Amino acid sequence: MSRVSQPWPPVAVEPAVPHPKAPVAGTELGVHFNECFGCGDEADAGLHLRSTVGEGQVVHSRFTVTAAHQGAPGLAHGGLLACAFDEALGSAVGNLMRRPAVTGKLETDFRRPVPVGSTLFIETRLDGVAGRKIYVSADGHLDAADGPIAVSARALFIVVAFDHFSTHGDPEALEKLAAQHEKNQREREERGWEINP
Ligand SMILES: CCCCCCCCCCCCCCCC(=O)SCCNC(=O)CCNC(=O)[C@H](O)C(C)(C)COP(=O)(O)OP(=O)(O)OC[C@H]1O[C@@H](n2cnc3c(N)ncnc32)[C@H](O)[C@@H]1OP(=O)(O)O
Repeated sequence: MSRVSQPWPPVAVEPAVPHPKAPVAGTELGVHFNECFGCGDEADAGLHLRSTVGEGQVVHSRFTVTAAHQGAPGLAHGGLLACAFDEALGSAVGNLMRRPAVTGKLETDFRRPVPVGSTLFIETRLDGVAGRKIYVSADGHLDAADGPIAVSARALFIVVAFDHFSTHGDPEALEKLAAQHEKNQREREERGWEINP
């Protein structure tokens, strides 16, 4: 029996066209928020996921499972693996489309156990756009980019206005985030990158 029972994307979509100023293939994507559980340097027990833009509409992410991520002894917790995919998929949407978006729906298929100490190589694709809805999917390969698929995921991200974050989020943390983005921007300028969003 197939694990994916519904067609994907589930609605008619237009091709997802990356923003003209989207980072080019080979670009290492920075941390989008230091306290982010998915990628932040200040989230000690976090996933510390790192991503690089690939060829086409693809982002390659990787994270190493530590003892802090266990469910059963020696094995990654499924919810944490779902978190890694939320981060990887969201990073692909945010960086390639350069539109603020939040996860509306996230589905995961767990195909193989993921042991502590292993690294998951996640390849995310943009699958299409329907109005504010952006469909993305990903496969997580165990211990190598071409390793066996341990987890697959599909998600719907919904484009929101920036005030989604100021209305519902933490204003102090948003200020820190703005400061970090300014710092990133300065560093990119110093490296001669084009930084206009
Ligand atoms: C800018 C530059 C960036 C630079 C680079 C940044 C990098 C950045 C990296 C970030 C990496 C972090 C990645 C983690 C991302 C999170 O984890 S985000 C946190 C988790 N998600 C949330 O908290 C979202 C909570 N939910 C909500 O706020 C609201 O429900 C939503 C999602 C905004 C939607 O509400 P709404 O705006 O009122 O819209 P609504 O009409 O309900 O839905 C819009 C459409 O989506 C459909 N829809 C909504 N939800 C669903 C669903 N669950 N299933 C199916 N359809 C749905 C609706 O049916 C509707 O369809 P249409 O009628 O248009 O056909």
